Amino acid sequence: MVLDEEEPPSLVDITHSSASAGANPITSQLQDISLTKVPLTIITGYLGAGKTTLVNYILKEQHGKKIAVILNEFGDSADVEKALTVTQDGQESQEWLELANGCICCSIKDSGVNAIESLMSRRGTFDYILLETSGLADPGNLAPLFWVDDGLGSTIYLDGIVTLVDAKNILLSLDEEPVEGTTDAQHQGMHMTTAHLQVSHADVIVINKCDTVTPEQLEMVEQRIQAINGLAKIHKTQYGQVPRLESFLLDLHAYDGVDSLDVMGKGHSHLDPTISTITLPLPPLTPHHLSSLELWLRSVLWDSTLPAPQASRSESSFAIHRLKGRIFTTDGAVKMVQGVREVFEIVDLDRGGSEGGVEGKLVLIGRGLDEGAFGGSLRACLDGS
Ligand SMILES: Nc1nc2c(ncn2[C@@H]2O[C@H](COP(=O)(O)OP(=O)(O)OP(=O)(O)O)[C@@H](O)[C@H]2O)c(=O)[nH]1
Repeated sequence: MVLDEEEPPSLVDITHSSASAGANPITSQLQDISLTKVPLTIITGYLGAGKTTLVNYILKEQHGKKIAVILNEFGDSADVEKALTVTQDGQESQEWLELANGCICCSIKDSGVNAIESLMSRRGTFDYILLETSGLADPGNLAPLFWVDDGLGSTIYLDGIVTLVDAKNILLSLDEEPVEGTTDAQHQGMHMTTAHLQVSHADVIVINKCDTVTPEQLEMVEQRIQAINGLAKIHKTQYGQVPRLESFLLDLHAYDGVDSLDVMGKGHSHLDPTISTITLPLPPLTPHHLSSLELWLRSVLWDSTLPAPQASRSESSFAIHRLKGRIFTTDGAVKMVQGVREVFEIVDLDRGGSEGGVEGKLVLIGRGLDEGAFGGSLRACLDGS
């Protein structure tokens, strides 16, 4: 194993090799790098799903990237809050390891945002960050830290969330009783588990440990996963060996592009009563429609309230985890909608606009979603504007 917590890797003096560049072209290259945001991929997954195995596999592959890895307990919802305020007093340990393929692996065992700020002080020595969360992490709490433009988001951009699931145990994890005192308990009644949260927020789902199940069991796992998150790309692996890492796991641009909004597994929606994926078609929108759509999203995402005609629907009977959309305007522009929990943005898209046959739509992944009710509410909102 490359990253072994018991046996720390030997130290490499990265500072020296950067400094020795002096005032030459490499210096200006470093300055250029300092202006570029560094992509970050969150790797999450339930206890023992194979996160460390996948990270080690990525580090050993030839992909031409210098990757910094943050391994930590980061991501338990309470910890994120604490991490934003608590200063680290000597808890941080940094170990720099140079790998055969040119990766520079910095493992920071730390439970805070400070770890990432500290890492960023070494900018120029790596060009990609992998953040391996704890098995109990809720990625919906983490994503906005790197996605929004202020704070960490000014130096890092969130490239995507990869969720590992253990083919043998994922169905049990999805069906287990929520545990009191954890994130699960907040969602009691809807039978929400940490596994649901990790699957619903994923851009890519790696069904790992395929050697431990029969083809029939694997099929059931895949259908259940697709019923929850119909947008995520699914890869089935043993020991995390995902092929073509550069396009399947890294450089996904899942938060600054909406290339594919095809929802898979629509016929399986009965398989998971808690979380589902729904698609709402959007006609070309006028400027008035756009304002109405924004109001509709605020009501749905911020207040958990579906605007008329379903206004009688009780508050908080649903929750959106992930939202993606493509909007065409009547004047020919193309926009993208991205959302995680209550955070959302609508931005101009400079690609993907002119392909024939592509329609405007919103895709929502979340708890308690009813496609008919949401579609009716959205149509009524747009018709009224
Ligand atoms: N049979 C089998 N075992 C696997 C596979 N992938 C990983 N393992 C083993 O599963 C165990 C757990 O893997 P890890 O990579 O440590 O899992 P993790 O998600 O990082 O675990 P935590 O950090 O404890 O949550 C290890 O013993 C791995 O060797 C696989 O595809 N098949």
